[in-house]
Amino acid sequence: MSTTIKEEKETASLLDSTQVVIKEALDKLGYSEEVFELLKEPLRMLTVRIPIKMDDNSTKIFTGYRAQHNDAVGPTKGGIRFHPEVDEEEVKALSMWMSLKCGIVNLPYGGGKGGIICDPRQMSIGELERLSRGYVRAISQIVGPTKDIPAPDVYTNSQIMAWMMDEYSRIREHDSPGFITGKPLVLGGSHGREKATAQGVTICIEEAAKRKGIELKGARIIVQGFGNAGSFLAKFMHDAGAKVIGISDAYGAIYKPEGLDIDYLLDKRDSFGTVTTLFDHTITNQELLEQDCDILVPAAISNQITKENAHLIKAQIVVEAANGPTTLEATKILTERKVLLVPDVLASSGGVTVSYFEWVQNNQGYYWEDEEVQTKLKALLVNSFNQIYEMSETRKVDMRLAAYMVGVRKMAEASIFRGWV
Ligand SMILES: NC(=O)C1=CN([C@@H]2O[C@H](COP(=O)(O)OP(=O)(O)OC[C@H]3O[C@@H](n4cnc5c(N)ncnc54)[C@H](O)[C@@H]3O)[C@@H](O)[C@H]2O)C=CC1
Ligand SMILES: O=C(O)CCC(=O)C(=O)O
Repeated sequence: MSTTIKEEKETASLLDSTQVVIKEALDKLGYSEEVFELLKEPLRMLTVRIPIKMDDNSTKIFTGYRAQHNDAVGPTKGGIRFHPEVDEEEVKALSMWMSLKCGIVNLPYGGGKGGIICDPRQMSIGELERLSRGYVRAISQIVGPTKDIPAPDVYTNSQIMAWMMDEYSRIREHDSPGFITGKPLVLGGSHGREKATAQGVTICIEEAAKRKGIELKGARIIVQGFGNAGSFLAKFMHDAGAKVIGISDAYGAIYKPEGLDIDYLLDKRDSFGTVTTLFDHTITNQELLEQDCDILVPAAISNQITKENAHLIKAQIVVEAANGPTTLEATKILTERKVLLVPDVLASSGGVTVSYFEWVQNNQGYYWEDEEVQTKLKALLVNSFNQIYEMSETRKVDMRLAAYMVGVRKMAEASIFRGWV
């Protein structure tokens, strides 16, 4: 695919730009146009309307989605986000990225993703529970331990997974821990799932730092987002001797070149990953991204590094903990500037990897120690990083395209063997 198409796509939706890179990856690997036609959109997309009784006795109708990209390899898998800006296109793109992540780490899954348009920060616990249960009732026909297995994502957590698992188990009239992952430990959750995404990002940072000859001890790190992915990551980096000099949340950012007190911030943040509201002197999220640092980790939302600010990024390494934080045009600019960009479909695959471990443990009814989870996660991610880095070097393509080439192969082969194309 020509550079011109990429350039035209700067303002494109997440779905359009995902299709551009999938097409490019399939072309490079020699797959036919039919394979692209099959993989360019999810196989299934369900839109549901969920009536919920609110605390003031009114009824509010929420819109939710579940996308299932491709189930040639196995059941689909992916998180559910509760966010006011969720939309159909985003959920579709997110399900496609899940397929790529599962391909990259070689998990026996295709990709799925769900979302509900809502703002959980404005809802009571009771309203959130009713919404979580209502969503499961609405999508129950197309999900299940051997069909499509949800998990947490933005503004959802282990409590929400617990309500969803309970609702699904009631519908099916038997306990179904394998229906959903990211559950509390006492309900069949796995050791290590809560910190898994950040653990995966940490492994990618370690590998990228080696390639760039950067010593992690003393390296200056900026993390955008202080939720599940961002806050654990800041802690891991801090404990590894790196200097976390900036963090942010939805309301702003704090930056301190001498290094932030991460333990204090962790203690003060709320359950939605908000902490900057406690500070008088904040900067914007956009300003934070442009500060001088060695390693930058966007760990919040999509479309944060664009052609407008990619020239201003000072970091030598950008590791995408969030899904879709860098546009295609910005990817090109960073790559030309020799910034090592570790793409989302690799960097954030630690979460789904430990979710897979959780599902395996639920299926066998035998539970592993944390150490076993850590060892297995590290082995898989180091191997995936190496494969993608090597693909990028040998095929002379950027790390995102290399990751798509590695991630799409198994799904394409499985679809062909099944006779779908
Ligand atoms: N939780 C998981 O297991 C995984 C999460 N991810 C991705 O990581 C990213 C963060 O997810 P989580 O940490 O789980 O979510 P979370 O809900 O725990 O935290 C989200 C963080 O982003 C901040 N945020 C929200 N809107 C923002 C905005 N407009 N500008 C700046 N910051 C904003 C919030 O204040 C919060 O600090 C998302 O892109 C998600 O898809 C990827 C793989 C797995
Ligand atoms: O843990 C999972 O199954 C999915 C995590 C997820 O939604 C993601 O990687 O974006």
